[in-house]
Amino acid sequence: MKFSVLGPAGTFADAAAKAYLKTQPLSNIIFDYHPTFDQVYQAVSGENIGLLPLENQLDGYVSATLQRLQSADVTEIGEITIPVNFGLVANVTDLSKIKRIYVQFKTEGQCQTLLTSMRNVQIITTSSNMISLEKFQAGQSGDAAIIPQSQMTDLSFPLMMDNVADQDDNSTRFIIFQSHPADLEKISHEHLATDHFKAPLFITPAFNDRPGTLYDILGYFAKSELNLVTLMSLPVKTQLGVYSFYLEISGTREQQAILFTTLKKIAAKYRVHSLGFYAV
Ligand SMILES: O=C(O)C(=O)C[C@]1(C(=O)O)C=C[C@@H](O)C=C1
Repeated sequence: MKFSVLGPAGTFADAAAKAYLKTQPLSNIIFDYHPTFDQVYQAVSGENIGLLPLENQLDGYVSATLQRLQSADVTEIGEITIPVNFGLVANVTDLSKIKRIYVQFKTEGQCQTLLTSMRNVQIITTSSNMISLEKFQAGQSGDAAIIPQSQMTDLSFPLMMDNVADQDDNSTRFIIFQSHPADLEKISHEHLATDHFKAPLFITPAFNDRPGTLYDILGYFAKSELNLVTLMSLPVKTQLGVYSFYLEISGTREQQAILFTTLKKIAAKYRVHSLGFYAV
């Protein structure tokens, strides 16, 4: 089975995929690395699996992933959260001599204290932390990069700073998915042998400028005593000011049936785009 992740090897996505495999009995895994998350998404087909970042403790939701999930025919099969920290490498001896720094797009929001303390530095955004390292290694004098802290031990450069994230306590949650749609009717007949599940989904009201629309949607979960753990709104893009809601519902083994009864009731009134349900 192919496991598509952000590469090259050594990214947090790679570490997350390996951490996920420790929790799951999947065998014959072949890692399939891609330079962007978009290419990771495109690479997953059939029974193969892929991994995308969903949320970071310091920088919040990964908008590109949510936008992708909004219209994607995918089924999430699990999630994994790993600790995340960064190191700085530079080929000059002093921070003030850095002219250009390579930083992955989501990393930038997690290392604001360092980045805003640097004056007259050009920030070059990359798609992967290991690509930041590669670009730095192929670069010129005055270059620097922010890279996964785990890579620091094997490297030697004139300037190296450990733990440069805005706080040491930091983590990123990733989702693991397959490329077939999560059909609500079909998955409602499945039963997960787990004490706790999570169900991610999008709900899109036909008109959301009516008073009480969100209150109405949330009421279904409140009445069923299903725990809402995430609520985000995303533009539907066809019209300014129209949004769909991304929700994650969690529940216990006994609540699996009530989840589907509730979602079917909601689907009679609103557009429900299920992304599956999985054990947590
Ligand atoms: O570039 C990497 O190492 C990644 O795995 C990507 C990614 C992300 O996009 O969220 C993963 C974890 C960190 O939050 C920073 C970057």
